[in-house]
Amino acid sequence: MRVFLLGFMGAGKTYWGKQLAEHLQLPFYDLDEVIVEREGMSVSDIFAAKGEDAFRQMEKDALRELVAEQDKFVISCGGGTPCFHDNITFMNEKGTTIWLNPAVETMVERLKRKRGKRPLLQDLTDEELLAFVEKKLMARAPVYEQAKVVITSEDITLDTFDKHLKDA
Ligand SMILES: Nc1ncnc2c1ncn2[C@@H]1O[C@H](COP(=O)(O)OP(=O)(O)OP(=O)(O)O)[C@@H](O)[C@H]1O
Ligand SMILES: O=C(O)C1=C[C@@H](O)[C@@H](O)[C@H](O)C1
Ligand SMILES: [Mg+2]
Repeated sequence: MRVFLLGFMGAGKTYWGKQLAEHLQLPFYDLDEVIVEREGMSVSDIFAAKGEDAFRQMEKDALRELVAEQDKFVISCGGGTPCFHDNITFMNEKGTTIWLNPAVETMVERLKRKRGKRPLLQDLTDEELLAFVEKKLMARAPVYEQAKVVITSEDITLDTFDKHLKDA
């Protein structure tokens, strides 16, 4: 089984991905981390030094390599992963995609911390953050919505994932 966790920055992909992988006894990969390790640079440094297009190419390549090599894993994607290079179609063909979509306010509260790690947010003030997240989420929603499973509730447990995965 291949599981891909999708969603906006701060949705909880990394947080839940680790727990879900352990629960399902599957290898866990955080796509951002895979790229950071390969490149020996932080995501912010990659954006600054090589540009977003280069990062999106690395993301596409890392995703396809992991899928080519393995058929059992949980991958926590980056927030933008499904929205570039038709990665959403690729992931839907190769496994179960889950969109984690908590309330915008919840994500914004989480994103006020550790903003420097997220290049798209690092120059925004707290006041600008909410408007940015709302706008970007609206633009990305048509892609995220293509996920096979959508989890909007915030009150979730590993049981929630089990139930959805059983039906997927
Ligand atoms: N359900 C939750 N309960 C409490 N804290 C949470 C929950 N989900 C996420 N968090 C916390 O919110 C922050 C952001 O979550 P996380 O890093 O998992 O987001 P992400 O979806 O991986 O974002 P990104 O796309 O930027 O990698 C983390 O500090 C995490 O510990
Ligand atoms: O939403 C996005 O476009 C991003 C989310 C992060 O996970 C990183 O992949 C990067 O900061 C870009
Ligand atoms: Mg993450």
